[in-house]
Amino acid sequence: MRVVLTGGGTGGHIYPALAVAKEIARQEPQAAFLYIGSKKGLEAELVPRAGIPFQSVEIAGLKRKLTLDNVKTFWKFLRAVSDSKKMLREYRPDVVIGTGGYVCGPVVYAAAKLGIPTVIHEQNVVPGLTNKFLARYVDRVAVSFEESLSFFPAAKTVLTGNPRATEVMHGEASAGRDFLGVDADKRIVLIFGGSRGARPINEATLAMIPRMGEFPQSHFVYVTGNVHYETISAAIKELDALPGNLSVFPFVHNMPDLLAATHLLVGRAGASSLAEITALGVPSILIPSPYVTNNHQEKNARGLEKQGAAVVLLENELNGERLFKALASILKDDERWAEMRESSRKLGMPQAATDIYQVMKKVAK
Ligand SMILES: CC(=O)N[C@H]1[C@@H](OP(=O)(O)OP(=O)(O)OC[C@H]2O[C@@H](n3ccc(=O)[nH]c3=O)[C@H](O)[C@@H]2O)O[C@H](CO)[C@@H](O)[C@@H]1O
Repeated sequence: MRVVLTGGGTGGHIYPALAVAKEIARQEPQAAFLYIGSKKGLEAELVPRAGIPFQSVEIAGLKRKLTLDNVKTFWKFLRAVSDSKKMLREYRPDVVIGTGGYVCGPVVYAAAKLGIPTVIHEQNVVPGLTNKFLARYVDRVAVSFEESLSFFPAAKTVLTGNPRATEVMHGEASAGRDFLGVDADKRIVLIFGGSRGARPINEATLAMIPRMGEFPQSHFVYVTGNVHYETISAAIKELDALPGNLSVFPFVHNMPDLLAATHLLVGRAGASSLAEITALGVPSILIPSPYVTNNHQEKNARGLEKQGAAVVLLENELNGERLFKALASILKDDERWAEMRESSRKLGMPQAATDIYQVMKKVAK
């Protein structure tokens, strides 16, 4: 199968596409891939790193209000459609899969217009603008939550889950620990604010660092996000005493291994992250980003909270003290942790990538 993948902007849209590619490669070692993304998105770095050929189209996001910028965006869209058509004619894929983010728009639209079979994947409960627009042109829509089915035409929509869930099941806890240099008797607490880091989570974590020593059985892995790393490292250096149970990184590229070794996650409530932790049954403290469309991260987070898999802290109530208390309520209560683990695992859909591969195979030429 020759496959074009597209999706981008943030990790939450890129990693699912890469997870689909990995699953296809496992099932069909001769499969070939091309990823079409934007030069400005995180995909320009992550895709070549994953060893997949990358080409780019230029695209800008639509503003929700009618502005002059939107007229420019429209022209850019048409140009991106025409550029995408050229790339697609040259590559001749059997199927195109889009996993959300603006860049999917022109690529998947162009494919549909050329008569190439198309599939889109939606990670969130409430679909993004791009996937809503594309739904009428594509052959199949794969969704991650039952609640999303109603947003798309019933005849072409299937519930699969998020392919990152499958990907993390291939992670190896021992590799994650070796990478960190942390012994098996330590409980890993992973802190990260989505694929780009989040300032409020960083501030609360920073305020909490002096108290990490109160959890001697735990090792904290704090991923700041690339753009925040310098400021945070400088602030950490200013602290009077550094706890011995802390590692700090700007970004990690081996999340499946790290997550497999993780005891508790502190993070945003991006849909891909949640699919990963529920597949593995990792309990979490979630601080949903309030800056996303329709406040969808809070909806994602409340879903886990309702089932007892997560504790939700809203950003406006977050500080070092509250974060510490939430951590203590789980790290110092093994029974509660075990219950959360079970509840989390019940929500997981670890077969997602395999299901999406089947959907793609069915529609492929
Ligand atoms: C601000 C914004 O628009 N966020 C959206 C974006 O989030 P964002 O890109 O932050 O998304 P997610 O939390 O869903 O996914 C992050 C992905 O990056 C990976 N990762 C993260 C940090 C790191 O150092 N290394 C690494 O590999 C995670 O394992 C995960 O696979 O897409 C999600 C869809 O999936 C949406 O639900 C989010 O609302």
